[in-house]
Amino acid sequence: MLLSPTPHLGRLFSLAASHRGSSMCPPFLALYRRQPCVDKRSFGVVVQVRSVAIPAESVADFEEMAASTKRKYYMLGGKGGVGKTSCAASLAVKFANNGHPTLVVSTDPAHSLSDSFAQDLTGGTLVPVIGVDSPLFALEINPEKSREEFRSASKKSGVTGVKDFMDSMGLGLLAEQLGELKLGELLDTPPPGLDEAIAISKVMQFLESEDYSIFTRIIFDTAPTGHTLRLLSLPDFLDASIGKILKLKKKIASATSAIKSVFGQEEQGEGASDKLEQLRERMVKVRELFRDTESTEFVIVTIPTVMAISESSRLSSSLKKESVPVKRLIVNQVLPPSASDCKFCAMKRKDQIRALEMIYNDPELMGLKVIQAPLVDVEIRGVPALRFLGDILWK
Ligand SMILES: Nc1ncnc2c1ncn2[C@@H]1O[C@H](COP(=O)(O)OP(=O)(O)OP(=O)(O)O)[C@@H](O)[C@H]1O
Repeated sequence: MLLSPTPHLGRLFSLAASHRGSSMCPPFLALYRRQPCVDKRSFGVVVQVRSVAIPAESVADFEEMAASTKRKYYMLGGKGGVGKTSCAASLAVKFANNGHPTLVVSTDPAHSLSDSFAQDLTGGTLVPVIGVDSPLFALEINPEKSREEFRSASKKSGVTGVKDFMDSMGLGLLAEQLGELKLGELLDTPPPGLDEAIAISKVMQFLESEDYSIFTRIIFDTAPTGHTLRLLSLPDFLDASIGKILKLKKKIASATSAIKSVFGQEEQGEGASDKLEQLRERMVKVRELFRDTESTEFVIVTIPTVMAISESSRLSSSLKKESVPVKRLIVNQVLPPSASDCKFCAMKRKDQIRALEMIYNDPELMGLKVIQAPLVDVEIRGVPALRFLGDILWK
């Protein structure tokens, strides 16, 4: 069942109607009709770019993105405030309206899924989104709350408290594995990267748990660049760290067994090491998932400013180094075409053209499929507005 247009969307439509025919900074709806989805081929219609465009490798259109029933993961990331959540939510709505049970997950500590859908999706559990054709659920991973709970749980009852808490977050197996190692003291202080570890444990759940098996599309609304890069490199880091711990454990084990043999005590089994090996294998699985071109795609979202595009270039380069598949670059909030700009808009447009030119001259970005989304005159909120944005972005 689809929601009827909200009063908010009604305002968008009436604004569009009232501005039609005006030559000054026309509102977005009219412009969408005149200049719908803008990709590299039609890019020159909006802004004149001097450089020669290098053709992007063939990138799946939405029909292909929706074609397979095999599960697919999409991660949307970029600089803070560029529109990651709006783009991620619009993709989730589009998949759900095309028959895919979809899950949209926010790993950004400053969640805005609830704001974007204009529904309360808080609580850190799966919450259904109302107003779409197929099941669409949202999950806001709440690292701040988790960290607090982590601290108080560990203070209250040591390892057991931590274990209970981790169980409740679906991190039971991890807790068990760590518990075996008697790392309770370490767990008292939330380690750096806990937010990312929580997000990764969720990815493991998606891979392994029956509860999530219905979802054929999983969209990640990721945190700003630095956080996301840590998230993507964490499985590698953990893999390496676990390797080191295992080596250290073996050394300690041989030292302890020497002491124990002196005092005539029995030698302990290798249970903990086995579990660590298991954890390592699971990390490898997550790492492989992030790099699997068949099932995963990272979409960079940016805006036409020099700062945002420079950051996107660095992000693209880091993703390539991590071998994470990236094919598309969404340039959001591009000034729509106008017959006659006001002074402010003319300046802004010039600035945006300069920034947009950078994309086609940037070795890290020039091979990506560029999708432009216009700057609209009101906030994009609620399912109908997201559906509207989705129809522009995902074609
Ligand atoms: N094309 C657009 N035109 C107008 N407003 C937009 C557009 N895209 C996004 N916005 C607005 O910009 C604001 C920020 O968008 P959004 O929350 O999607 O960005 P974000 O990158 O996820 O931000 P954060 O990094 O803070 O999570 C929101 O108010 C959203 O409605």
